[in-house]
Amino acid sequence: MPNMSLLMWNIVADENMPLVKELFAEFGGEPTRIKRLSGRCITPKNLYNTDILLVRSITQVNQALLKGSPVRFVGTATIGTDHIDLDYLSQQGIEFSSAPGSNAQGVAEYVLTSIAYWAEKRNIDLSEIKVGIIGAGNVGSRVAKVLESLGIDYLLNDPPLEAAGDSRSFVSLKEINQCDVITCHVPFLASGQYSTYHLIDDAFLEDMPEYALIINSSRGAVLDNVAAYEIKHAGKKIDYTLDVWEGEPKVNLKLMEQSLIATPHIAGYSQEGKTRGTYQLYQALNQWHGLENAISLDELLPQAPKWHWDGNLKGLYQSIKPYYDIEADDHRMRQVGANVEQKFDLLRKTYPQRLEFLDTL
Ligand SMILES: NC(=O)C1=CN([C@@H]2O[C@H](COP(=O)(O)OP(=O)(O)OC[C@H]3O[C@@H](n4cnc5c(N)ncnc54)[C@H](O)[C@@H]3O)[C@@H](O)[C@H]2O)C=CC1
Ligand SMILES: O=C(O)C(=O)[C@H](O)COP(=O)(O)O
Repeated sequence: MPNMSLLMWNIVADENMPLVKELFAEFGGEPTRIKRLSGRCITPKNLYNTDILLVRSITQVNQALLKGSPVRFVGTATIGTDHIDLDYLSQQGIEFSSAPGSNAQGVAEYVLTSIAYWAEKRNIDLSEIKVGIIGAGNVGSRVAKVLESLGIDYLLNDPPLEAAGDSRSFVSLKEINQCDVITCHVPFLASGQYSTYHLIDDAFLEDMPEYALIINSSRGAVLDNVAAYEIKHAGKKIDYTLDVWEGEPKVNLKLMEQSLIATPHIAGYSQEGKTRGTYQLYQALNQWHGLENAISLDELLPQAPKWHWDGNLKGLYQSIKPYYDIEADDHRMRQVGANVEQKFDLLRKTYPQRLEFLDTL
């Protein structure tokens, strides 16, 4: 339980998190002090009097950052939590919240658009393909729902959910390996029974059929980036849509050049996804403090024009393009060329407004 006698909360928040002022300028009827910092530059010195720390995926939150600070609440406006030492937070009794599902729709739309683009480029009939979805949580399920609504076939792989008795039908990774499109939606798990480190490795790539597409919008190290480059360099006909990179902000430039679509970790960057991310932290903080939400999510969400599909899979990409131009995202990244490591954060910070176009929520 927080100290209710504390009159003014000190908040440090990532400078790229929207709506922080609107949602956190006042808390429990009292004003707060908010400091905005670049996510990669938050140091222990910045936190000496901080009660609440609000981050995104680029801030490593661990003992090295928090030791000796008064931080009592950590929130990340992201789905992934691999940048947070959850054991340390729990040992220290620090309250924690992430934003599960917040940007799942944005990622699903990124995946659909990638598939549509690939089909147009390679002259592929989408009614004849099978998409293999690895990880059937919030994002993977959303991708499945979108594909189903368009009549595109898919298979699901998720050993943890299967073991837990999820009633959907799952297949092995071996079976996924033979799909025409493989899309990864797993968390980054460095070790353990369900480790996802290099889940897509050289053996997996070797066994895949030619002319397949791999989409990675989960975490960079789920795909062995060196193996991916080498197998294509050696002549295998395979396509990549890559939003995440091993060792970001570093990017394997040769792999970027080979990719059909290359983007700087923006798959989930819809306006709505970012809004939901911050809002979920606001809800969590209110709940922790026993307060009602004074602001509703609906007040903050933009009204976006929705896409109407004519039922023709053949023209899918051209009909999506006015709503989401993934080639423009690819172009922004490619045009910085060899400077991509230096520009990676800037590309993300200055990402143009993107609205969700599918009515599948
Ligand atoms: N590129 C981007 O902008 C974004 C990337 N992400 C990434 O996507 C990941 C997935 O997001 P959600 O679906 O919301 O997470 P989630 O936690 O809802 O689902 C992840 C699923 O992966 C499954 N899984 C775990 N280990 C597995 C393994 N070895 N093989 C197959 N399945 C496994 C889990 O059982 C779970 O069902 C996040 O952890 C994050 O890293 C999420 C949002 C945006
Ligand atoms: O939610 C996640 O997980 C993500 O990967 C985020 O969408 C990444 O965005 P930032 O937190 O790095 O802005």
